[in-house]
Amino acid sequence: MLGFIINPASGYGRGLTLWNQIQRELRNRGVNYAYRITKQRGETTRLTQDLLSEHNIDTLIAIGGDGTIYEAANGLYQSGQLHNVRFGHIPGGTGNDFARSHSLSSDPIQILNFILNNQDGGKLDLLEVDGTVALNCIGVGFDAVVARYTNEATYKKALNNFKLGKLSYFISAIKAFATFRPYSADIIVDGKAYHFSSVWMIVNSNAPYFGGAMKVCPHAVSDDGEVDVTVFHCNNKMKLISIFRSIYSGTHIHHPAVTILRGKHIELKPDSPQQVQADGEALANSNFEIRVLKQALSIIK
Ligand SMILES: Nc1ncnc2c1ncn2[C@@H]1O[C@H](COP(=O)(O)OP(=O)(O)OP(=O)(O)O)[C@@H](O)[C@H]1O
Repeated sequence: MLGFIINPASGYGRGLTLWNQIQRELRNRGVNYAYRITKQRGETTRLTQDLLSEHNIDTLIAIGGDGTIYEAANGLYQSGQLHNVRFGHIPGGTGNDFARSHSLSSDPIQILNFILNNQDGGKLDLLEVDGTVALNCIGVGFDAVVARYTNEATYKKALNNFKLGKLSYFISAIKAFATFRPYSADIIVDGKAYHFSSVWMIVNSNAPYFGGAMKVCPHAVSDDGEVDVTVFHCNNKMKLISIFRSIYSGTHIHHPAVTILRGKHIELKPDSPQQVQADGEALANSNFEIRVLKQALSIIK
């Protein structure tokens, strides 16, 4: 049976609009389905677990943004059903970086058709950290501050009304830029230790995009069993501005203040507590290990 988990508030109401459209289509076609609609922040993981335990779900579809798929994938992971449930996504968020990285259709009915036709989208790695999993990325430092500002921002709502929601990440970045203090960190990649000072952010990527269309890690591959670690280390703010400007095109990776490491097992040890984001949602602990769960998630696209 199909199971839907819907964040009606994603994209400031786009999630609900999409669900109404999908539900009409399911009824017209006589498709059997179960669903849960979230009522507040932070309950998607639990509702996904409820949905999976109460129904015989073989395909789980998350309607919402990157935060919704992160929480839904964690519900699936924590229910222990990763191996027998396929995962679909109808993008209805603001940034929709997962959809961009995986070239998902922007037409919800086309995605529904893929789902009903059992289209195989292959398997994706997941990044396991502290008992949770991320699909896109785990970032430490500046990007996590930007994510927090954006999640809490009133300007995100205003910009969404004009279909300019992605700009909210840019505004948050300017705000964070004024106050953020760089840190030092040890990074251990598959047992090999590296030390960086003047670190702005460490982005552990499973896919190219984050932060609303920033191509932070252009060469990240989602099914290779490895995570790409992009370290931004720079003690000159003016230089950093020019690096950040080139993130949208992905050309920042050629700058000497950007180092990319790659491996299966990453340990991060910042010298001071830092904010951390997983797929744009806040994580509590900034001193952690990431393990790649190779090709753990079957997706439809
Ligand atoms: N009913 C709800 N009301 C308010 N917030 C909710 C509700 N359901 C889920 N949330 C929270 O909304 C947050 C953001 O959701 P999501 O990321 O899907 O949308 P978005 O922020 O518009 O898109 P994106 O992350 O792609 O920019 C998540 O932290 C989630 O917990």
